[in-house]
Amino acid sequence: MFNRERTRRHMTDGAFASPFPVEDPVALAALEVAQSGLAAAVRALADATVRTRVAAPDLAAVAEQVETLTARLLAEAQEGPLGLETDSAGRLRDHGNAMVGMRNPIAPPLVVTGDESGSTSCALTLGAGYEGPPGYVHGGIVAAVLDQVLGSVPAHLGLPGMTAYLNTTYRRPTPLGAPLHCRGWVERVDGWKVHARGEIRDAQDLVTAEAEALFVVPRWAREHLDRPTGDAAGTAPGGEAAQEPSAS
Ligand SMILES: CCCCCCCCCCCCCCCC(=O)SCCNC(=O)CCNC(=O)[C@H](O)C(C)(C)COP(=O)(O)OP(=O)(O)OC[C@H]1O[C@@H](n2cnc3c(N)ncnc32)[C@H](O)[C@@H]1OP(=O)(O)O
Repeated sequence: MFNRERTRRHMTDGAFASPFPVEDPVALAALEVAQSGLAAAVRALADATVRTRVAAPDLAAVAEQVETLTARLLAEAQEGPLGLETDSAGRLRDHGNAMVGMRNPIAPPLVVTGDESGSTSCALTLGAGYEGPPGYVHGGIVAAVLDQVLGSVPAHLGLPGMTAYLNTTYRRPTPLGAPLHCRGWVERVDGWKVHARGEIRDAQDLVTAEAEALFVVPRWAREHLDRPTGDAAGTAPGGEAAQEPSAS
């Protein structure tokens, strides 16, 4: 089902080639533009909802309008979560993902890029809707960002795994409304297990949070993937020694 050679063509986003053909890629691409446009608009609505200072009658009027729009969308909707879908470029996508899902207004959305060495990276700014301590990002959101960016490390190695653990250390508060940069890198590959590390830095290049994590390809998914070629001695599948990227 998943083929690492085919996947390499799209390695910057870590997505796997889909085994399912797309009937009409042009129509699907147009639908995707509309879907991501709606998610962006609702994301902006959520941000405005947190920050608005308009009077109560206006709030009530807007709530009524939003309820009408919700009913319009639910006129044709699927029951459960989206799971994996094939996109117009023929790649498997998790459009409902809470961190990267292009159809999900809850997602920031993160745009994570990476390469076959297992290094991943993402620039982001989190707004008022992600607040924890006053003026700073909620610790659970910080962990979710690290989970996603570090979780993309095994995906870029062709070994998409689930988080077995994510140990997060909060060095200093992560500011809201300011540019942040999150990076992940492979520390060690041990068969179907990928050990990864990563960090978030603020605009002053100070580390606000760091994490080490283990991602495991679930047993039920292994038959669909190439056998891992890494070993337990700190070697990535590509054969290169795993290293922390230099700070920049
Ligand atoms: C697919 C296409 C995608 C396309 C799109 C691409 C983009 C892709 C980006 C993805 C980015 C996602 C980033 C968010 C990722 C989540 O949020 S995942 C959600 C949170 N995590 C979970 O829900 C996981 C829940 N846990 C489980 O499902 C299972 O425990 C696991 C982790 C899959 C392992 O279960 P299992 O497959 O039955 O394997 P099991 O035999 O228990 O363990 C295998 C090995 O791992 C070790 N292990 C397991 N757990 C632990 C642990 N906690 N500590 C230490 N060792 C452990 C075992 O000791 C064993 O070691 P060995 O004996 O082989 O040496």
